Amino acid sequence: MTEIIQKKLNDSPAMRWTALVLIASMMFFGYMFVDVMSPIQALMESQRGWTPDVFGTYAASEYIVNVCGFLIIAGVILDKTGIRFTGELSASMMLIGAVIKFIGITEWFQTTAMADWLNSWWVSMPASAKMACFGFMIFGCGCEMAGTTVSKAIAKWFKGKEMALAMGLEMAIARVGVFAIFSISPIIADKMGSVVAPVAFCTVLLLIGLITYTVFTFMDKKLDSQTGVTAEESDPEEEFKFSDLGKILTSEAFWIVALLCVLYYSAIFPFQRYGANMLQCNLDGISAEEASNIFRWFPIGAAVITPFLGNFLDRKGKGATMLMCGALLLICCHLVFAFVLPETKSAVIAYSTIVLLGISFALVPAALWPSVPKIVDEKILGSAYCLIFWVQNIGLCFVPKLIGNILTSTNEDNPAVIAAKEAGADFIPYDYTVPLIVFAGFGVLALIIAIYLKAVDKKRGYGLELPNIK
Ligand SMILES: NCCCC[C@H](NC(=O)[C@@H](N)CCCCN)C(=O)O
Repeated sequence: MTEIIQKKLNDSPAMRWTALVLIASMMFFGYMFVDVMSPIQALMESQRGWTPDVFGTYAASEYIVNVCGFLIIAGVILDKTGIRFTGELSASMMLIGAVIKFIGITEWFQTTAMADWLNSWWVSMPASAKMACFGFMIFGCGCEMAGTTVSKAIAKWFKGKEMALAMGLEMAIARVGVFAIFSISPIIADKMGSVVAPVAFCTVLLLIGLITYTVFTFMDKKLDSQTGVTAEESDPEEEFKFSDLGKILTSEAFWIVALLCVLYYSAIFPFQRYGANMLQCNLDGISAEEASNIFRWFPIGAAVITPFLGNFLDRKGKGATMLMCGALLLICCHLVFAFVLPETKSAVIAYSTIVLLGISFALVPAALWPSVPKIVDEKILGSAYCLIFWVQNIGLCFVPKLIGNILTSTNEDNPAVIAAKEAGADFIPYDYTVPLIVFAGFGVLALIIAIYLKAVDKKRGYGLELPNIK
């Protein structure tokens, strides 16, 4: 008798990598939108009156609804309804949020009665900023929900295969998106003579992201039909229950990973906002543009290295060790920025530390996200990812403000800063030592947790040090 073994869609490398490209495109466009305004802050100030303080509020608005609990709901939605519905919902929320933000900053909107009303209260925030914040809140909910959906989708399509490589590639593609938008946003704004054009451009890209994810949902439906997963056939035992949330929140491994995540990322994403300025303050006579050019190597370096580390993790394992090395590198880099760079003012040290920080930013994400399916059940994976993002978003929302306050208060008596402010200079030579020590402190705590995670893994046998490919 001949046995017919039906190949599933994700058994075909071409199919599963096509699925990855479709999923990753949505995140690529999402990450582009997140940073579309970052390189045109000066233009936003001159064209729409957004002061640095307004920018700070705008940046925090991305996370605020998530921190207030949206991500917990998102996890339940993801585990209850699956990756197809949640992905479509998140892509649509990103698009709707982007459209609101686009409308809010248009010339036309500033002339409306609604803008007059928005300008009549909390007057330090222009109407355009209030609308942009509202849009960015909706976008932020969609983007974070999409981030977790994508992780769950990759875990489903690449389980027992190149899972870490696929997750690494997805993150690498997203980082290239950040690099790309930092380069093209000012060009588009300059060519079109308006800050609205780059936002419009990225909004259209988000629509394309929604389309690519829709194509993926057809592939995923086909995969489910091959594996016999249909709504009618699903086993009630395997279904997500609300009590599962309690199981996650009382799991020690979950808290170790969540704390490691918030501490590590709090020393990365908030630092990214100050990095270029920190370099300009520590290297004599370089312009803001030159400093940005050095700093740009940080995400792009991480993008290049992450897939290689993902591949290493798939074949050789050593995930927990990678987390420890990444945290250790992070500490060294922030300490070099704090103590060595101001003394030497050496561009070579600046470049090499940026590259090392890029390696750290590749090591930790490449090992962290593929570890989650090893410590939690597949049916609660979506909630676990969302709860980790929730804890992480609390850090991402408040740490930039904390660092901003520390920077201001530790420079109150700095003569160079006082003189520059009195002279009305464009460039204020801040001393970044204390904020950098705080970032290094986050790294120290992350390192301690990573060491503890390795010990727990050894005791409980989660397999974090084992390869993914079976
Ligand atoms: N499938 C994505 C895995 C997470 C990647 C991770 N992103 C995050 O942690 C986001 N919650 C925060 C992104 C903030 C961007 N402004 C990453 O390493 O990018």
